[in-house]
Amino acid sequence: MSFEQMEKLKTKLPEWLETSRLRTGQGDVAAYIPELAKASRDTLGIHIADSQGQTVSAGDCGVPFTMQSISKVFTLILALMDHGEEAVFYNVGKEPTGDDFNSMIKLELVEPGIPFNPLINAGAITVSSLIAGDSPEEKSARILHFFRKLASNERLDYNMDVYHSELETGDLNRSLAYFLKQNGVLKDPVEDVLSVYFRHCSIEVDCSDLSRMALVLAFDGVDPHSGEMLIPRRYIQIAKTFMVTCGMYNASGEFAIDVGLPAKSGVSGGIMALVPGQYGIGVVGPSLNNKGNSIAGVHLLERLSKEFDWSLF
Ligand SMILES: NC(=O)CC[C@H](N)C(=O)O
Repeated sequence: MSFEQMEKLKTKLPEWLETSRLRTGQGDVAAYIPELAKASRDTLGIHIADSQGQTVSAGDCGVPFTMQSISKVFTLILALMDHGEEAVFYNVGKEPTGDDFNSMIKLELVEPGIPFNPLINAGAITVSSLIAGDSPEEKSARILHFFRKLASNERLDYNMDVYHSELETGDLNRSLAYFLKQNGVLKDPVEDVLSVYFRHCSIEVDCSDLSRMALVLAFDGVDPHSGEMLIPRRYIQIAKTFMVTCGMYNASGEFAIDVGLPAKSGVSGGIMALVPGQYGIGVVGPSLNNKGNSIAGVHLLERLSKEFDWSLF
């Protein structure tokens, strides 16, 4: 972080965050997973990390939340590391859908019935089934181990209340999975695949964990703090491209225009974003807009991007 940028962030970030927090009343907390409805609508926090270990944070950055769809970026990377590009993209496509993240309409309409991309639910469920391991337990353990390494936090764990809440109410995801099984995309039993998927969605983090994971993406797969290469550069390239084209659901185009950074959001209100070669950013703001993204979180990232001219485009 340059000295001037750091100084400006330290003095201005709390004020910018409070301005964005005024937006929370215009959105709503996700309630289709009952446990997520317990989150406070006015929560807003951010944590920014750089390669030298400097950090800036503001607001409710210590509030824990589950990764939900943000986890899909890293399970995709793990599946690519397990099997390579060709095998993964035999089962899942590379295109945005223009539909909701849990929609199944294109699975029926478009041949050959594989999910459009790995960041919609159908795609991420397929990716979960591709994680190497002899049992759902082994697959989940490998995912958790990988996430802990990326976050440099051995204490990362599942929020079992959220996991059970989704397991009990996730019938739309269950329908998607049965459809995929019928199409021959899923090979394993549906409940086994879903247990892996729901588990990685329920991994609990805070903004600082998310910023550390994003930092590895920002530095092309190398953890800049340890110097360790954790992910091959090609897979980072693939993940970042999906983040730009599909990371913010059907608002990805708008986000690319207004913010211009690779990012991924989740229904718990988390957003992971990165400034390539510079910063990893973690945001939490459970009040969602009508596209399913954190309403205040997007507002804050837009402000930051404009203040520091961070857009890639
Ligand atoms: N958009 C999301 O964050 C969705 C993830 C959530 N676990 C689901 O499957 O519905």
